[in-house]
Amino acid sequence: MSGLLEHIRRARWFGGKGRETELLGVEPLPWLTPAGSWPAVRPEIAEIGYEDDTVEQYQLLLSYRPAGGQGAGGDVLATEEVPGLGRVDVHDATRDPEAMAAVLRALVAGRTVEEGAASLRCRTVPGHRLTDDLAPRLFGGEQSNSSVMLGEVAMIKAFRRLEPGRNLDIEVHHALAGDPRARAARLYGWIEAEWQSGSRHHAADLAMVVEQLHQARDGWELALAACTEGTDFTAEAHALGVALRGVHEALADHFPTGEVPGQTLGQTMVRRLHAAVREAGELADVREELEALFARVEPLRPTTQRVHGDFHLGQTLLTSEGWKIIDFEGEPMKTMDERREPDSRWRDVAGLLRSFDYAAGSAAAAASADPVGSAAATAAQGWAQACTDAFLTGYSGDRPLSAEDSLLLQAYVADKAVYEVVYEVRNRPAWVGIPLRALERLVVPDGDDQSPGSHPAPDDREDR
Ligand SMILES: Nc1ncnc2c1ncn2[C@@H]1O[C@H](COP(=O)(O)OP(=O)(O)O)[C@@H](O)[C@H]1O
Ligand SMILES: O=P(O)(O)O[C@H]1O[C@H](CO)[C@@H](O[C@H]2O[C@H](CO)[C@@H](O)[C@H](O)[C@H]2O)[C@H](O)[C@H]1O
Repeated sequence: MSGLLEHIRRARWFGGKGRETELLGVEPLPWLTPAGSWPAVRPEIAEIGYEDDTVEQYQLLLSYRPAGGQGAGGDVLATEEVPGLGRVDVHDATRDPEAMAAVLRALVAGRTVEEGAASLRCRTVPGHRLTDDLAPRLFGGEQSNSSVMLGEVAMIKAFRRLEPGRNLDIEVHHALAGDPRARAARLYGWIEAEWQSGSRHHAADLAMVVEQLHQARDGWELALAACTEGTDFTAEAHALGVALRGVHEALADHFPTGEVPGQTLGQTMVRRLHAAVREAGELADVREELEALFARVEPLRPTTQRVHGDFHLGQTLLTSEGWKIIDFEGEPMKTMDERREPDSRWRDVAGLLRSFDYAAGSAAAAASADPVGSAAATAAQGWAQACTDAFLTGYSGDRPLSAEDSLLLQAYVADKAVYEVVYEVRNRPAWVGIPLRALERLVVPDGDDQSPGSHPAPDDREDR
């Protein structure tokens, strides 16, 4: 088990980094592969316990090969005796193309396996384009989950941190299928499971298969390169604003809409801030100003709907058919109930504005050791402001934002940056300065420019 815990702790997709963790147990699910075939592949559920007694479940999609297989299957996570298999090396199946080919065969066959209280069901949707012969291609861009390309046709994403019930990404892709405004990949299938651990019964989705988007260039990489080179990105930013508007309209038509009392919203943001300050002490310097900002949304009554929830440039792909949007799972650090909750559209708009600022912060950091005062930083901030303006123009159809919308947007930008500080402390400490500096800019005293995404000149900042 210690090899598996190390594997989990090191993985990019593990959300519990920086916390005391214990591997409470590993629950094997039924085999996805027929008896006697190699590699043998099955999902296993690792229960991770934290010092505050919370427990998270992570999927390990594992492949088993006879021990001493000389490198086949990628890194060996452990070597052990498994009933029915003998002495075997254990691998991460998402790093083992032959194992993923076996998963694909199970999907195409619509394999269903039941063993006692545990079951696995592979589902496909009518019109899917999956065939046994698609060659799995390991995909390096691992983030919260693990993705593998299937030929030129599809992509399978194995979910890592499991949540009970229907996975949000599957739910949204399913609902938006065929809606031209959605700009999402078509859903081809998924794998769902049920199992028992102790006296508790669990049901969760383990993987999703979607259409592979072609000539897909990652929005974050495009924007970062443009900012680094000082290339104009406003046409792309404008088009992305138009695209997000369409996605929001489609989501509003396919999921319930409503309203949230401003008081609830403001208090939720304050609660998130207080939890974040406990984890990232650096936030204490801006706490009071942020509390005041969140209090200002209390008199409002924002409309709500299903939103993307964690919208940033890394969730956008520029394809031959324009912008496409991926990963509708919401913020990985929120609970499933929080993520399913209708929210204001401004959450997504704010997410993208933060992303332009991240591109500027990242480009400036690469160009100069001084992330604030250098010419590179000033140029990068000018680039981000131009993108912000173009994106907002595209999103709003060239209409100026009302005072209420501007305030909401500002609060969501702050809320997102607070979230990012915690995300970076846990995952990429060297990046934490980017959201922290954004928050410092945001809370400048009255009279200074506080509009979302605005970047005061470095001289102004030194005056404070
Ligand atoms: N349908 C798709 N076609 C091609 N590439 C995709 C597709 N969906 C996602 N990707 C690529 O996979 C990467 C990870 O996808 P994402 O859904 O963001 O995963 P995660 O849940 O791990 O954050 C993206 O950055 C993108 O480059
Ligand atoms: O894509 P995920 O759902 O895993 O999102 C998480 O990781 C993101 C980083 O990959 C993180 O995004 C932050 O960094 C981005 C640059 O790498 C930047 O474009 C985003 O604006 C910024 O929020 C995201 O917050 C986190 O949930």
